[in-house]
Amino acid sequence: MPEQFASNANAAVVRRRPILAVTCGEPAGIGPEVSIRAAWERRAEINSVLIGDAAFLAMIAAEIDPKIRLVALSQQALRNNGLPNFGLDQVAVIDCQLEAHVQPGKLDARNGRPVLRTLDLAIDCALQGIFDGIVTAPLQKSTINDAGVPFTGHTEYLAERSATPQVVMMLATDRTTPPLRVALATTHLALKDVAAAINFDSLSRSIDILHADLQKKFGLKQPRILVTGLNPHAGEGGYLGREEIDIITPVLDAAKARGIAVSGPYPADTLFQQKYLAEADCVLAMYHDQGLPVLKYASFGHGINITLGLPFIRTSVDHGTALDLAAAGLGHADHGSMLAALDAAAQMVQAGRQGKA
Ligand SMILES: NC(=O)C1=CN([C@@H]2O[C@H](COP(=O)(O)OP(=O)(O)OC[C@H]3O[C@@H](n4cnc5c(N)ncnc54)[C@H](O)[C@@H]3O)[C@@H](O)[C@H]2O)C=CC1
Ligand SMILES: NCC(=O)COP(=O)(O)O
Repeated sequence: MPEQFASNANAAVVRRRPILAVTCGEPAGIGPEVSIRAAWERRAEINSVLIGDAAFLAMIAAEIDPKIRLVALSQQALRNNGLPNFGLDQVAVIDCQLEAHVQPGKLDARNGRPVLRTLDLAIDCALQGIFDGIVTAPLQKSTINDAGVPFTGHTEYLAERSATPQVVMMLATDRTTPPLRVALATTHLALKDVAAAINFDSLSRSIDILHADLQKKFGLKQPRILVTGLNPHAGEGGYLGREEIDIITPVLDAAKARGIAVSGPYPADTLFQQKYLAEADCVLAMYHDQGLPVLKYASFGHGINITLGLPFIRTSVDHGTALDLAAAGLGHADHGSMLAALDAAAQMVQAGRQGKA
């Protein structure tokens, strides 16, 4: 094929690729490495824009593979003109400089605020439509707090920064048959505060958000949602807690009346069996450590985390900063979850485009 036709064909491919911001997370953890590896591996399908300290990322990229081409893009240029037509063989980087030198595996609170700035930039640009979605590498929640910013997680921060009153955290894997999806009625909350956070309105909104996003983002016409109880044995008829009787059952009855295919409350310890999951699209668990161990046991390193209810697409990995692996040097972390997070965000972008077409 003559050169000019080949490059025109490439330009068309580049324009169609989803543009995803990839925030590289805690610099002392495995976030930068898994972000670079995954963005590079998917460079033919996705316009990834890495957001992090450009010099630091360039150093890691060179160590991973000297063939990796990271191309700097200024924040101003991005905000003014969007993403230029980068070729098929490079990955864009936007520089958000760190404040302290990075020692892999060692946290430094001086880098807490710079990490948050990567998120701020990604959120602002996603809200402006410059990015089709955001994919986040793990950050160290405690470091942000040590930097003097109260912070419980990306999920809550994204909601607050985008003025979204309520969102739902959902982790998912397609490594099981059928795919396993576990959503949470509460997010990062101390266990002692969970029961008080579950009320008629908040649980009803969680179900509505889950139902709507399973339709919109996953193409499920009538998603089937199984809901756990809060207490052991779903409250044992009220003898082990009354939340199932006083709150969860009335919420489910009202949701059914709105046409949502929801059932429960089921005892969480026995719900995760194939005979129940085979008939469901998602489980809604009441709190973080009730639902996520099952998902992570089934797929750790390949699952994804999705924030439902936001005005933009956001996916993330199913793991944390793995400081132990970062301290051991490059090449120890599995970047499968980051690949899955990129792929899932790209699929949601395409689903959204088809929905609008
Ligand atoms: N989306 C996010 O930003 C998330 C952040 N975190 C944060 O990460 C920090 C550390 O959390 P931990 O509970 O220690 O969980 P962790 O996931 O960082 O580590 C748990 C274990 O899994 C291993 N591991 C983690 N990711 C791996 C990978 N990609 N490949 C191979 N092995 C891997 C680690 O070496 C460690 O043994 C905390 O500050 C937590 O808040 C945790 C989960 C999600
Ligand atoms: N265990 C999942 C988790 O902690 C996700 O946190 P984040 O994406 O809200 O930062």
